[in-house]
Amino acid sequence: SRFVQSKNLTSVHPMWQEPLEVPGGDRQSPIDISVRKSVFDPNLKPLVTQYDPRTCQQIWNNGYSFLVEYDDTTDKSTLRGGPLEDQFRLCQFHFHWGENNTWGSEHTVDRNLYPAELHLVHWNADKYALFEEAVMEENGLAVIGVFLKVGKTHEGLQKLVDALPAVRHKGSVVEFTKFDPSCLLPESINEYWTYAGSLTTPPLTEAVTWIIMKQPIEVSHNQLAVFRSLLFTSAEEEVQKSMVNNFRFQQPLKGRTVRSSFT
Ligand SMILES: CCCSc1c(F)c(F)c(S(=O)(=O)NC)c(F)c1F
Ligand SMILES: [Zn+2]
Repeated sequence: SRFVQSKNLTSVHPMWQEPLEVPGGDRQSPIDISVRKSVFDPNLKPLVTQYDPRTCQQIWNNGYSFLVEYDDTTDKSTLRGGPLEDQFRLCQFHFHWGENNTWGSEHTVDRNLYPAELHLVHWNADKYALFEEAVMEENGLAVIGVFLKVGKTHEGLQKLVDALPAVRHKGSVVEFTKFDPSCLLPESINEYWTYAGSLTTPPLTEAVTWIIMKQPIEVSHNQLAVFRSLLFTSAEEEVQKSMVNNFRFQQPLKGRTVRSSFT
């Protein structure tokens, strides 16, 4: 797929020639979260994450982002509570980021952009046997989104940053173990927005219950610079393209309500 690297946000193109409208696309992601239009829901429960660092397996550059992949064949790393009726298993986490610190996140809050956004992808293991099944179902996935802002070095992230040069090219994989992703969550995980949405990369299926953390985490400028040293292209391709602006354009809300767990 063709990438178009451009110099300003208005013409920044997503990294694939995405369909303008997804068939039946009335719950597409990402969106802008309007704080004043979100509705406080007192029935939202506390989020419960139980992540076992021993389930962390590898990092893979899939040509869109780098995925830190977990063993999801048992219920060792799970998410439940919040807006969720079922128990979900962590299968991977990845990030979306920009070519500079001005933009890069997929969701925005009152149109405010962050330089990057973390996605922890979980699938509904109470209802489905495999991720591949769940990704096609409307209650199949739960993704925790965490905004990144530039500030002090994130000590927990540094172990991941140090491994990234080993997966510089599309298609590369490196072993990566004993990483506890809860170090990437903000202190207050019970202040979040939640809405019904979709994947933001193909197959763009409307399978995601989004849980977006209100509090960002801080990472250093240098840590983000290492994200930008990755490549969209494989080692064989003659023209190397830096992996930046791997976010999707914002999508119409189409009457959806964004709920908040806090007032
Ligand atoms: C068949 C997908 C492979 S796993 C995956 C992914 F790689 C990804 F990038 C996103 S995203 O849409 O970009 N962010 C939530 C997902 F939702 C995913 F489930
Ligand atoms: Zn994502």
